[in-house]
This record gives sequence, structure tokens and C-alpha cells, in this order.
Amino acid sequence: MKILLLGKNGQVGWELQRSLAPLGELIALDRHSSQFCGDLTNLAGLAATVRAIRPDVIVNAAAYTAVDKAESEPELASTINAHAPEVLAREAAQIGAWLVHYSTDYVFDGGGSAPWVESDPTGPLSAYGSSKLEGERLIAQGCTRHLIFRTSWVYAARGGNFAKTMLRLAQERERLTVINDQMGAPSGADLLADTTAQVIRQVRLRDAQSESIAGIYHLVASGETTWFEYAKHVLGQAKLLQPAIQMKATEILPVPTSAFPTPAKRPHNSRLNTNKLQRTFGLTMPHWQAGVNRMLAEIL
Ligand SMILES: NC(=O)C1=CN([C@@H]2O[C@H](COP(=O)(O)OP(=O)(O)OC[C@H]3O[C@@H](n4cnc5c(N)ncnc54)[C@H](OP(=O)(O)O)[C@@H]3O)[C@@H](O)[C@H]2O)C=CC1
Ligand SMILES: Cc1cn([C@H]2C[C@H](O)[C@@H](COP(=O)(O)OP(=O)(O)O[C@H]3O[C@@H](C)C(=O)[C@@H](O)[C@H]3O)O2)c(=O)[nH]c1=O
Ligand SMILES: [Mg+2]
Repeated sequence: MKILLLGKNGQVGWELQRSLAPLGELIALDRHSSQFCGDLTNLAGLAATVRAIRPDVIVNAAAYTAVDKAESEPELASTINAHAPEVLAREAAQIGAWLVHYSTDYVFDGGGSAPWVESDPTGPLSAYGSSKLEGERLIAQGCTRHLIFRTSWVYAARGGNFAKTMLRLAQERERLTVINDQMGAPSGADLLADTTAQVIRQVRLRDAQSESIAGIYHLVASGETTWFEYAKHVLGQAKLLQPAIQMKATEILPVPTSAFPTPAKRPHNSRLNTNKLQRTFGLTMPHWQAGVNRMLAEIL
């Protein structure tokens, strides 16, 4: 099997380089790759890459992920998050390849308190969320053989994320204020990458019947928390792992969303129900704290 990976140096892309390696020949690109174009703003270059490589599976881990910045450059976000995936879907369909892609809890409006299922109505609150939703739609339209994993609150030992921001801010500031009315599940890039490899393997083994399992799957760690509880957990765990760690912050203050204004609006309810994924592929999602603790042990 030949796999084309885009966005190889992002949080998820980096872990995919590891998890996809044993499945076959892996061609991993980033936006600076020279032999083949891996730049998602270059739509013609991207199509040429797929035509030249003719992979069996395309895994797209590249994305525009700067949520607040997307509010002031929605067109760039939409090129990278919607129109590049559209090109990948069209090219994948031409050669009978599978397209694996990632989407987000931010496609939902955050109403209610029940974990969202895949068929629930969407209603993005931000330019980032809209661009990701448009990407989902264009992929489903362009290529039957697609798998879209909606995930949330991604962290990894390598790359930038909320947990690392909290560690840094706790060393710089005396007081942190963190939102306590947005609920979700921090999900490790390693879990996403390992699950992706498991699913690709099953899709390949099921061969003829596999098109019926194409579609959207919610993929997050189990359990739920708020950004505030998550931050508290990270800082508490850091103290345990490294008792000598210097922290200026003596206080973490829980605040409502209204007290922490940001350019992009974010959902209150980001819970995602993973039953479909677990049932279809016989997988069990571990608790978010296990993965976060492991990541912290790695970086501290
Ligand atoms: N991070 C999160 O909390 C969440 C992420 N997701 C989704 O999961 C997927 C993976 O996200 P994650 O790994 O966390 O994101 P990262 O921001 O860590 O990685 C995204 C990667 O995309 C690359 N990229 C950006 N623009 C381009 C471009 N024009 N051409 C090629 N590559 C580009 C970036 O490269 P460079 O470093 O050069 O900019 C970066 O390596 C994305 O689809 C994202 O929407 C879903 C829910 C939560
Ligand atoms: C830095 C900071 C953030 N916050 C809030 C803002 C926001 O609601 C939340 C998380 O902040 P971030 O900037 O990490 O959030 P954000 O970049 O919106 O994280 C999102 O990224 C995209 C790519 C996704 O797809 C989502 O699943 C989600 O992970 O915490 C505080 O309350 N206090 C703080 O000091
Ligand atoms: Mg962010």
C-alpha cells in the first residue's frame, strides 16, 4: 500500500509519520517539500502531486488551525481547510484512493449538554469552524471513499497546544484566568494517529464492503472537562512530575466565556460521542487524563 501524508510536521502529522510507517510505503510532505508540492494553498500543485504519486490512501493532516486569526483571514482558512481538501477528494476519486481527513468540534454551535453524534445538525460559530465544515461537505461530495475524523482540543509533546500554553503562562504570570463553561475532551495526537492507522488497516482488509463504512466519525478521548479543569490538571501534574518546577502563578481563576473575550466565538458544548467509531472498528477510547499525563511526563 502507498500512502501520501500531507502536513507531516503538525501535531497529528508528526505522530502519523510513526503510526502509518508499518502500513506500507509512506510519502510524507509538508508545505516546504521540494520533490512534490505539499502546499495546500497551491491547488494545482496539490493535484499534480496526487497524480504523480498515485497513492492508495491520502491522509491530510495539514490545516489552518489558528482559530482567532481565521476571523481576519477567512479566505486563506477556507482555501486550506475547504478548497485543498476538495482538490484532494476529486483527485482521490479519479484514482480510486481513500481520503482520510480531520475535522473539529467547532463545526457545532455548542448548544445543549449531550455529546454530539455525527448526524447532529452543525452550526459553526467561527470562520475556522465554517471552513472546516465546508471541507467536510466538499470531501463527501467529491469522493465516496472518505473518512473524516472529527476531534477536539488536540495536544502533543511536539507542537503548540493549550497544555503547553498553560505551562508557559504559569511560569510568566502571577494569575491565570481560564474559561470554565466550555466542555470537551483533550485528545492526544498519538491517539488520533494510532486510531487512524487501525482504521486504514481495517478498511483495506474489508476491501469490497469497505465503502459502506465511509463517512464522518467522532474521535476523541473519553471523559470530559472544561478548559479551567484541564489547566488545573496540567499544572498539578507538572508539580507532581517536577517538584522543583518554578511557577509564578499562585492562582488559577475560573471565568465564564463572557469574561475572556476572543475574536472567534467557541462552542460551550464541545462533547463528541464516539460510539459510532468504537462500534464500527472495535476500538476503545482511553480517558483524556491518561494521555495528558503521558505527554507531560515526556516533555517535563
Ligand atoms: N489542534 C487542535 O486542537 C485540533 C485540530 N483539529 C484538526 O486536526 C488536524 C490536525 O491538527 P493539528 O495537527 O493539531 O494542527 P497543527 O496546527 O499542529 O498542524 C497543522 C499543520 O498544517 C500545516 N499547514 C498549514 N498551512 C499549510 C499549507 N498551506 N500547506 C501545507 N501545510 C500547511 C502546518 O504547517 P506549518 O507549521 O508550516 O504552518 C502544520 O504543520 C487539522 O485538520 C485540524 O483542523 C481538530 C480539532 C482540534
Ligand atoms: C490562553 C487562554 C485561553 N483560554 C481559553 C480560550 C479558549 O476558549 C480555550 C482554549 O484556548 P486555545 O487558544 O487553545 O483554543 P483554540 O485554539 O480555540 O483550540 C481549538 O483549536 C482548534 C484548532 C480546534 O479544532 C478545537 O478543537 C480547539 O482545540 O481557553 C483561557 O480561558 N485562558 C487563557 O489564558
Ligand atoms: Mg489554538
